[in-house]
Amino acid sequence: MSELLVVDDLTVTFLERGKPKNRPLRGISLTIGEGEILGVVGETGCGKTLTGLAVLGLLPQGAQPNGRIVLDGVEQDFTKPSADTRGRIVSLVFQNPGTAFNPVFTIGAQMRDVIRRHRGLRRGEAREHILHYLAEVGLPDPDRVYRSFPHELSGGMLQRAMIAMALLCEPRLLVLDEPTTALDVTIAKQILQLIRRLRDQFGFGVLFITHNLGVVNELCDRLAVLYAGRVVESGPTAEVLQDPQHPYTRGLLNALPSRQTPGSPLEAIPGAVPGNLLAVTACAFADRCRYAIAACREIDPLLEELSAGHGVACIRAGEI
Ligand SMILES: Nc1ncnc2c1ncn2[C@@H]1O[C@H](COP(=O)(O)OP(=O)(O)OP(=O)(O)O)[C@@H](O)[C@H]1O
Repeated sequence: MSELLVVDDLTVTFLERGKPKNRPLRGISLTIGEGEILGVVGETGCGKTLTGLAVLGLLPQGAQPNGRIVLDGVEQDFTKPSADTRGRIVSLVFQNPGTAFNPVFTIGAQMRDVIRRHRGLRRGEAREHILHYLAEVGLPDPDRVYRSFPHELSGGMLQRAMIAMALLCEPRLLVLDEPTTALDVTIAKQILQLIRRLRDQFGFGVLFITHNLGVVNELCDRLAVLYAGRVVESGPTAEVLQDPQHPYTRGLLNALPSRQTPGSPLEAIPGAVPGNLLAVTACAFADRCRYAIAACREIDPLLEELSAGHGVACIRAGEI
């Protein structure tokens, strides 16, 4: 499988008056192959969204990236993020479809804007193209959706329209940031099935951002577990979930309600993520880790392959 996306040792530092204030990404490395769905999972603030934004060249002001991002063989220039790359190679779907669309324009007008900007199609051609994709995402009456304002559609329909908008320029990679979090369970399941069907049909790769391991299990070919701005474990989904090697991955899995004994208190990972990651020089998980030894407070472990395609950033991996 050839690599569609390579993120290599990506750091993001926020500056204040020219001085580093925080470093929420501390050397993220991951890859996505053609047609592959990679789940990026971790608790709030671990850097999932920033990773997605960096891939899209959409980091917020004050963010200073370092490292390499290679999209479809092309090294991205952090100093000149290309709007053409977004949309043509990579496209984004947000968490909350209700706020992602502009409430004062019809769905059709907003989608036309995207397609005309990137493809230069005329109005009639653009309309045909849009109706085609609205049908592809399973919307029963594409013509009505095209003429609707966002408030006239349900959350599930809006998320389908959002996915159709992301597909308009036929991207090679989709970045989906918690696309089912705002939806009820049944609709969320339908959206996951839709993503898988479209991936099978069009062959794009997917960077799927979520905090939900159940969703990862259902959808993703591989997963990358983030903790404090670094990938601490990555590999094939079934392998990592059945035989997690990083203590943090084990903690996340043990905290799942489905793994708890009914009536007993929920198991949680003790402690909290370090607030400012600039000062981290050892394992960022050591203070919360039941397996930590003295060396864990001195060494900042990098992701190393434990078996083919299964990487772990823990000096005790393989022995615990
Ligand atoms: N504009 C910003 N300015 C300063 N720091 C920021 C900014 N955006 C993000 N951060 C920092 O980066 C960290 C990671 O943010 P990110 O949004 O990637 O987390 P996340 O894993 O996606 O969390 P969530 O699941 O809550 O969306 C945050 O905890 C915050 O400290």
